Amino acid sequence: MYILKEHAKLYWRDILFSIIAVVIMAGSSLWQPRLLQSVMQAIIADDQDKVVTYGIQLIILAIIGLIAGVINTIFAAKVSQSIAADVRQKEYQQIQSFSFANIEKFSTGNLVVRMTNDVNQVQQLVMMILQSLTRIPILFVGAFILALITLPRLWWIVVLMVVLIVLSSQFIFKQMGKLFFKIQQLIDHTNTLAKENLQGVRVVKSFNQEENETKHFTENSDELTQVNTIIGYLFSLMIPMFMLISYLAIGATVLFVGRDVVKHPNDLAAVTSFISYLMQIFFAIMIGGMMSTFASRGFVSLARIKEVLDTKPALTYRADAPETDLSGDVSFKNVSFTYPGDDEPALKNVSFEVKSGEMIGIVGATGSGKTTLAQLIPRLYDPTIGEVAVGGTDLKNVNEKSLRAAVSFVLQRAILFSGKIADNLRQGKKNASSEDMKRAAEISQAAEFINRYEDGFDHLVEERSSNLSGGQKQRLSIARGVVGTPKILILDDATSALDARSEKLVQQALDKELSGTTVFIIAEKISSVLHADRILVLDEGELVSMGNHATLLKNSPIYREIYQTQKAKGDD
Ligand SMILES: Nc1ncnc2c1ncn2[C@@H]1O[C@H](COP(=O)(O)OP(=O)(O)OP(=O)(O)O)[C@@H](O)[C@H]1O
Repeated sequence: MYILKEHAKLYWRDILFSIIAVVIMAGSSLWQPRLLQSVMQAIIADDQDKVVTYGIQLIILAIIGLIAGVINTIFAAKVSQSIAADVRQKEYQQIQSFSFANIEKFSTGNLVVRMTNDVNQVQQLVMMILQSLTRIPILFVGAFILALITLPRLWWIVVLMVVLIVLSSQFIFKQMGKLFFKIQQLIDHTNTLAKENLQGVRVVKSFNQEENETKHFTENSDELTQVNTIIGYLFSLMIPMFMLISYLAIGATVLFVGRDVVKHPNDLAAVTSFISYLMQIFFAIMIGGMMSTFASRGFVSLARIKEVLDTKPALTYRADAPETDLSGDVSFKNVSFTYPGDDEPALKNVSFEVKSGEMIGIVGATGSGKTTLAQLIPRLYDPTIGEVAVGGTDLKNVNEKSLRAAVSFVLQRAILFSGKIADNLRQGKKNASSEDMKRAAEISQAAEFINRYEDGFDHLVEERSSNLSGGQKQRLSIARGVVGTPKILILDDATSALDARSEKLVQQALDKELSGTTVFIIAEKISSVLHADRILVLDEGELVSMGNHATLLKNSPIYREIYQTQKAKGDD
């Protein structure tokens, strides 16, 4: 709730207008039956002048109520949209500050739902609070008091009706509240399923998994339908039940007024007004109950958003760390790392030092910890034990901007953004000139296909880079990595989709053009790192050997084994 309070402060004027309008609207609804009673009395007394006067007052009151209603809706919509936009932005900003560990904890699909569906729920909640939740208590209390004033001797009908409706609605709304919570969970799951399926559509199709995926999705969707249907049943049960209670109350009123009409002739004019108040009480309880059920859905969303906003980034940078020009030296001192939630460490007591400008290969079997080691250099995670330093500074004391400027990480999976090729490259260097981009494209061997486009670097990368081949994506991804001439470049299996010739050309160009840059090349194939100054050999998270190709062939049985196996398979 504090999120709402915090944002509501900014819009207090609009909120005030909306509340004043709501009070006027409720007041007008409450006064109408009183006027109606006066009209009835005038009709019974055959006083035409009064009938006209009260009739006109009735119309004016209705118009005032209508105008107040419109004003309330305008301000409530303005406040709810503004608060939703603020919350969305704040959430987005917070997610940007998240580390990998934070994002993995929530999952991307879940974060998307929290930023879209949950924010919409909060928007509706604010709208509801400013419209119904303020009006309903005024209507209920007002109609209750006025009903008692109108026909005091029938107080017991009012009380009995309220008790019956409150008891039955409490039961139904409690059931609904639980179901709404379940719906939220199911929507989350449905979104994650749809997202995974659409993102992996090629895998789904190539492995003929459409049927399985559809079955899985349908099961979830069916459950969602089932829960929605139960809510529908509850609604369909609730409305007639409430109607029955209110009609019984009306019936009892007519019966008791009719029976004593001779004793209390004035009650004849009051009966319409009394019934109107009964109906207002009835609607206030019913709409109030329904709204609070919907509101509970909004509060669930609010809690989910709060969870995101309250999550401390797993990794923070020191605000007082000065911005410096970091060199390409890298050192690992007794580094061990365990992924959050894992029992086994992915890296065990790894130590090594690399000097600026060295080219370092990292090899090892699948799952041996190569990517994990590389991820510690740009500080995507902090080591669990030990210290990683770049340019001689422990990463825990480094300035974030300086680190980002020094290290460039080209990921195993090339991810590009929709927009121009140039926009993608400028993510590597904000103000990259066309010369910078040309040079980067030459190094990454992307120039050969970019030059074929009439619009060159202005050529559009479509959504999910669907108009580029795997190799083209990797080349652009490498170009983005080298465009800013980083001090440290990490290529995580980044040339796997390139043919042997292109891979060799990329490495030669890196050697020549980025001779001052420390380059880490993670590779499955030893042939990709043969020419590296040194090669780190990882085995089950341990750094088992380090040296150049010739030394390792001589001294490292694991390296020799990998090399010979690959040679036998003809990987070279
Ligand atoms: N995000 C993660 N959460 C939990 N465990 C992880 C995560 N990423 C990797 N691991 C585990 O850490 C270990 C090392 O993984 P890593 O990706 O570093 O290996 P790798 O040598 O790069 O493998 P590959 O050559 O297949 O890319 C593996 O056991 C893997 O299952």
